[in-house]
Amino acid sequence: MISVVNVSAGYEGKKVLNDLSLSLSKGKMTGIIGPNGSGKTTLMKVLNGTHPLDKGEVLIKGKRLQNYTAKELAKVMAVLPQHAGSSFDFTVQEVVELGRYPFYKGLLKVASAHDEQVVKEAIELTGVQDFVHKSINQLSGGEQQRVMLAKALAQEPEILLLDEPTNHLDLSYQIKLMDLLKKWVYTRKLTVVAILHDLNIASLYCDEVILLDDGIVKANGHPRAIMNKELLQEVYYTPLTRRDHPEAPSPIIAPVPEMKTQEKSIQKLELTATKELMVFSSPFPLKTLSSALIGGGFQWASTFVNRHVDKNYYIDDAHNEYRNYLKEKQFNPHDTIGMMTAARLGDASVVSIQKEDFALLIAVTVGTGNAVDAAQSWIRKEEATVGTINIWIFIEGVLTDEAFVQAMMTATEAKTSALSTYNVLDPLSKTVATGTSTDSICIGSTQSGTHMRYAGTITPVGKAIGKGVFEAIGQAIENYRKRMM
Ligand SMILES: Nc1ncnc2c1ncn2[C@@H]1O[C@H](COP(=O)(O)OP(=O)(O)OP(=O)(O)O)[C@@H](O)[C@H]1O
Repeated sequence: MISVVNVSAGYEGKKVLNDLSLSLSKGKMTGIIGPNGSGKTTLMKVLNGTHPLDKGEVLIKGKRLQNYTAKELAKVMAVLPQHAGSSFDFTVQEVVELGRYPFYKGLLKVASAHDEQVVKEAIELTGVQDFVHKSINQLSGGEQQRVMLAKALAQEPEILLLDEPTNHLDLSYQIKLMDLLKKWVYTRKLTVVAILHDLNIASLYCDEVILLDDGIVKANGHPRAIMNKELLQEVYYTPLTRRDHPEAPSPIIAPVPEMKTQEKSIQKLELTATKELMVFSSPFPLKTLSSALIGGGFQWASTFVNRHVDKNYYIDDAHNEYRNYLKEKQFNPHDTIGMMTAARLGDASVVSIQKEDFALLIAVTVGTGNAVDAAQSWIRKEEATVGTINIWIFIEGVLTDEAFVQAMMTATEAKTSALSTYNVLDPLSKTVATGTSTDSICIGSTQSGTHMRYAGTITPVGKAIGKGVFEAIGQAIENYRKRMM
């Protein structure tokens, strides 16, 4: 659709684009990203023919850009500039109608019924119908942006060039705009080229991303390839981290702020316990990976709640019930990891391990009435009940994501070994239990101090977790058995 062939362009005495070649496909959304001054706007101007080339050529649908008349080009290409607004006092309706002007026929240039319909649609799609009679200069930056988009859409272009289209828009309109463009890309085979500063918008919406750096194409391709931490850090000179979006198969790039290297000791964790609640409170958030009902997955949290419930506790929406419970107890559910258990909290066991370069605090509550051998659980029909082993492991150290997962595995293996040693049986299969059907584990790390790349059973932290979990579970089982005697 668009070919840029060996283009060099710049300003008096300054070369900006340097022998740049690109090919932009029809029916795709392409994002142009890059740091300030990398040449994005200059490239955009080159693509819409408003900036002269020093060398090379731009082809639109196979025809050289300079061979298009202004009217011909307006029928193919619409441009949404960075700065909306107008030096004339046009109404919104008039501005949108201007987008249709190249299509007006006859000497008097009158709008056809189709032209009017297209203008109406563009106004509705961009949600500017409430101020059609207002002057464009009386609107906010975001409203002006939407009017200019309506004008561009009214052109019914095959190619839409956008310079930072989400710049003035609030979150809701950013998403509406990008969703609308994406829909047009798919349904009308519109070709969209957009300069985007927001890497995450580019990642979520673009089929292809072009990364410009100092007037050259540093990289181009699918966002999953371009949203690469090392590549972006090299261009933006900023520490970044990459995660996958939790709902979409797109990477999310987050800047990593300069953090105070404050000593964070797990000795600062405070334990308060009643019959109903066992709570660890931390003066700073810990990075956690857990299977807990509240705050499961990766999350930062500073409150860790193990809640005792009756063994007959059964609620359809336990997650919601628990969130409300936390709020009632003045805990912030967004800052809390919450588990529940029917086991007596009084039987809990806490093990503290201090090594030369790291420390652990492990707390467990054990209820084995609902013990299950994982290899035999298929013979069961009934719903899960709440006899549960809850394991809390707090680590003073810096864990990688894989170390978090390995710490979970190590803790699970140590739990299984403890159940075997203490001969806890699955009451149905009569084989040795490997856990219960509702067990939870939370690994919480201070993310300060010693770096721990791995936490498998043979690493220093893995050895400490294995030993600590085994001992803590054993102790909790003994506490329970002693009480029952
Ligand atoms: N009219 C101009 N005259 C002289 N130099 C210019 C002009 N416009 C831009 N430049 C220079 O050209 C270089 C590229 O500018 P351009 O606007 O294309 O970058 P950009 O990637 O769009 O930047 P930003 O992210 O800040 O919008 C910059 O160094 C800029 O100072």
